[in-house]
Amino acid sequence: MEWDCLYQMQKDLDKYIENNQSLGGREVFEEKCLALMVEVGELANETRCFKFWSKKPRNNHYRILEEYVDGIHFILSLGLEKGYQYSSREVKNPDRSETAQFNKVFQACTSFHQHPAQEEYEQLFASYLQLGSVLGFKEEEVQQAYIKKNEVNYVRQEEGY
Ligand SMILES: O=c1ccn([C@H]2C[C@H](O)[C@@H](COP(=O)(O)OP(=O)(O)OP(=O)(O)O)O2)c(=O)[nH]1
Repeated sequence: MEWDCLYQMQKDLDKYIENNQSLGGREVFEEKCLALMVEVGELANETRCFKFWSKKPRNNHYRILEEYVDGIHFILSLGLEKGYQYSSREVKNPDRSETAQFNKVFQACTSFHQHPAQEEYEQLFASYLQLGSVLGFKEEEVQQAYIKKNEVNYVRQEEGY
């Protein structure tokens, strides 16, 4: 997957949002860390993987993918905030349950929040890609879904969202 291209798209979107919301260079690292964790929670809710008390089925593949790429947006954006860029490498399916992998991602989010260094960033990104693999997403469809949501984010800003 071409992460370089996605970082550039994210940079443009972040700048557009910053201007549109008149942030004036305001520091939003804390907000983006929380936003990422909220997105991961929303994603877990769509899969319902942890709801051992319920028989209601999970949402469909595409709805879950849409939610997944919101997290990709915030992870790219956090990398741009701190000047880190994840470079492509092979992602191995971790052979963990969805629930176990969600917990790994949350752990990686809090580690990065507490110590926002390159190594923690790489681990955060890798754990999120592994989550994608556990959820059954192919790299190509993640990229396509990212591009689609990136466009939607511009439209939402234009609509005064
Ligand atoms: O600086 C930013 C801020 C936001 N986003 C993107 C990430 C994500 O794709 C979207 C926010 O998520 P969502 O669309 O779920 O927004 P929401 O406000 O949580 O939506 P809703 O009110 O529909 O739940 O905006 C960025 O890329 N950069």
